[in-house]
This record gives sequence, C-alpha cells and structure tokens, in this order.
Amino acid sequence: MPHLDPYFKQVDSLQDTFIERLREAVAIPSISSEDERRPDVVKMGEWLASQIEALGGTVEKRALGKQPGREHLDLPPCLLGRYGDDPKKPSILVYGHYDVQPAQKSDGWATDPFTLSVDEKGRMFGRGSTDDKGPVLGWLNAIEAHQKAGVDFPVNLIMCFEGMEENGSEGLDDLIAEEAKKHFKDAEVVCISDNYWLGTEKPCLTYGVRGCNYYAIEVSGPGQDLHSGVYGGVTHEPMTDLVRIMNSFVDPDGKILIEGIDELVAPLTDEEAKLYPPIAFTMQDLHESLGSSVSIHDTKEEALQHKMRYPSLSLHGIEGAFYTPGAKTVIPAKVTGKFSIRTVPNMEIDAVTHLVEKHVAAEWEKLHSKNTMKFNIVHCGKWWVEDPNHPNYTAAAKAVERVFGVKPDMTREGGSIPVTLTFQEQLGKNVLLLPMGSSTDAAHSINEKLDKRNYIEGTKLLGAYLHYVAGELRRS
Ligand SMILES: C[C@H](N)C(=O)N[C@@H](Cc1c[nH]cn1)C(=O)O
Ligand SMILES: [Zn+2]
Ligand SMILES: [Zn+2]
Repeated sequence: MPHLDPYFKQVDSLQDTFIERLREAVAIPSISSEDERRPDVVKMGEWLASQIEALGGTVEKRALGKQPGREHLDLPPCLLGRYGDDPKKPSILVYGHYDVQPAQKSDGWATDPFTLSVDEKGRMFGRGSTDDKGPVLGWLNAIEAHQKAGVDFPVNLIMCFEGMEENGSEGLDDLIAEEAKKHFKDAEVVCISDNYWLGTEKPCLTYGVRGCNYYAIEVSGPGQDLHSGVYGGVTHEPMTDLVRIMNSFVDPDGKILIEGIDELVAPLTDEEAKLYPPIAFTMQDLHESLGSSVSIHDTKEEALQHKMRYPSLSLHGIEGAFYTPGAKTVIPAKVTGKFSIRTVPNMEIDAVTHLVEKHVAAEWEKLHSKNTMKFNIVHCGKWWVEDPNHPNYTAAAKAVERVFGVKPDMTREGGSIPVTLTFQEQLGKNVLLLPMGSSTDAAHSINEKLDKRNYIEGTKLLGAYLHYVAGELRRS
C-alpha cells in the first residue's frame, strides 16, 4: 500500500493556496462559445501554462488554426504539458478543459459568476469551479503537494488541456491523431476528471459518456422585424414556423418523436438491467440536484437508465426571438432554434443526422410556408463506453477507498466528453473518468459551485490514483 499520509497532510495544509489558485482561474471568463471572449480563453490557457511551468513542468501551447465555419476566430491553443521524464516510471495521460460555459449575473446568479465566492458551508461558487477548472487544478495541486511533502511523484504526467470542450472540441481530434506517436506515445492509460458523482456523498468511476449531436434550424422571411399590428395575419411568421417544428421533436415525457431513432438504440439486456439497482442513488438525490421534484420517472432505475443509456433530446433556445421583460409587439424576421440529441450505443452520428434532417424536411413540408428554412449541424461528438475491468479502474477504486473509505459506484455519464473516444481509438489505451464534483454542483447552470471538501479530497484522490495506477501497471 503506497505511503500517502505525508501527501494527504500536505494537501490539507495547502488548502488556502489551492483555493486561491481556483479563485485566479475562475476570474478569467474563458467562455469558448462567445466570440468576444476568445481573448480570455487564450489568457486562461496562458495562465494555466504558466502555472504548470512554475511547478517545473514543460508546456507547448499548440495552435489549432482557425475555427471551422467562423474563420475570423483563431481556436484557443491546446496545452501539451509534461511533468517528469523518468523512464523507470509509467506515463499517465490526463486531459481536462480550461474553457467554460457562458455566464452572466443577470441569468440569475446570486454572486458574480467570475468571482469565486465561498460560503459558510464551504460551497465555492463560480463559473468553471466544477466544470472543469477545479478538477484541472487538482492535477497541479497534486504535483505541488508532492513537492512540498517531499514525496516522490510516482508517474510521468502527460497533460492535454484544451480550450474548446464546451464548444465541440474543435481541432482536437486532428491534434490527437498527429500526436498519438509523439507527445502521447508513452501514455499507458488515460484519466479524465470532468464529470460528477451521482449524489453528494459517494464517489464514482465512470466508464461511458453519451454523445451529443447539436443542430440549429434557421427560419427567415420578412426583410426586417415587423410591427405585429400592421403585419400580423398578412405574413408568414418565422417564429410560428420554427415553434411548430421544434414542437414535433419530443413529447413532454421526453420520448423522442423522430421516426427511426428508437431503432438505433442498443436494447437493454437482463444482465445490464442488474447493474442499476445496486447503485447508491435515490430519487431524493435526483430531486436535490434538480432543485425540485419535476423528474419524469418514478424509480431510480428508470431515472439512471434514462441518464446513462437512453438518448434524450433537449430544446436549448431560440436566437433572434424577443425574450426580455416587457411586451414588445414584434414579429421577428429571422429566428434560429437550437437543439441537441444525447446519443448512446449504437447510434451513429450520421445515421442520427439523416433521420433528423428527414424529419425536419417532412415537418417543414406540412407548414406550406413561404419562409426559408435552413438546417445546420453545429457540432457532433460520439458516445463512448470503456472496459471497467482494467487495472486503470482497479487503481482508481483503490484510491477512492483509501481517500473516502467506500467502494465507488460504477456509472456512465449523461453528459458528453468527445475526446474520450478519440483517446481510446487513437492511442488504443484504457480511458477512465474520475470525477471530483458532486451532483449538486450545477455545472452549465446558474450558481455553479464546487464544494471545498470535493476539491481538497478530490486533489488527494487524483494524487492517490497516480500512486495506485503506477502500482497496478507495474504488476500487470
Ligand atoms: C461532461 C462535461 N463536463 C461537459 O459538460 N461536456 C459538455 C460538452 C459538450 C458541449 N456541447 C456538446 N458537448 C456537455 O456534455 O454538454
Ligand atoms: Zn461542461
Ligand atoms: Zn467539462
């Protein structure tokens, strides 16, 4: 059993330093989906690179070229980092992302989203705290605590930190293919900390993610926005057309109404059905993380299956629509509806897109509208499932038991991390998701937070995992 107590003690005594590190990171609004924030994404990459260098690591800030479809924008650099170069130690690849989802105080945040705010319960609020700045900094904290505790770092750490994950991981697949036999060549396994526990108490190891096919439908007609009193009833309205189409995708119980989608989904086997009852998760956990009891299903097994192994379709928003308070009597001239499908085995990206496009065309036909409709693919990433009976997972389970005193749940993530599959395919190595945050962290939502306990114990966990995985890999 690795001698980890001095490392754990050091993590505890460095808590304040680690929280300050997170505070600095959260203060940089690195929103990858907003053009005007692109300089902040770049700044965040530079800040992260300087942190790695200050700890004695090396980093190459790899330019990824222009953003496809938005050629006026440079993609933010991908950081190819390394800490340690000892041929006697195994090399472990860790991935994370330094970009974040959009956030504005006016969305309903209780505090400024880009000022880390720690309350009396130890909840650290701020955009990116749990997704994914806290977990990324966990790897750096682990390095620092080893150094200060005088504990030998057990592995060579190969790092890949990108700045476009929340915006389709543009440019990353090509880079990984290019670097598979270079920067990533020594990696024996891959570990990613970028998802969440199912509840608030029990850690989990995650061996799958859903994919995400993201689409937009643009409907336009009038030459400009119109007065609804003057033109209502005499023109086809883009918003009416769009809402009709958006309404045809999914019913209120979440059933996808696009013909042929269900047939693409791998059936639930008796053996798989047995995986869900032992998972430590309750409907109360779900309601706590939802912030209300508006769940569709009544049992935890159904809820887990619909999060982990069935697809879902979500309507995200309508660009160009009137949405501010007040009563503006306008007919919007052009509106763009955005929606996505979370995909699961065996749904292929192109097969799903084909069915969606066919459905949209058929619904459009029914409207007999003189407006113009364009269907666009925004970005697509495939689902991933890994073999959890691998030393990588054995090591992580031992680390969880050591830090938290419980055996982890084995889960599949409902969210998407497209790079998981790319690493699996391009490097041919086992990939593990080892989350730090909990179900109540509100990633992508208002008041995103990371609990101090999850950050500090999570830092211990990432360090402990590196010791255990080094041991497991030596054994196998
Ligand atoms: C699970 C991960 N932390 C995450 O939030 N992933 C995003 C990635 C994404 C964005 N657009 C499409 N995929 C997610 O699941 O929404
Ligand atoms: Zn995210
Ligand atoms: Zn993330």
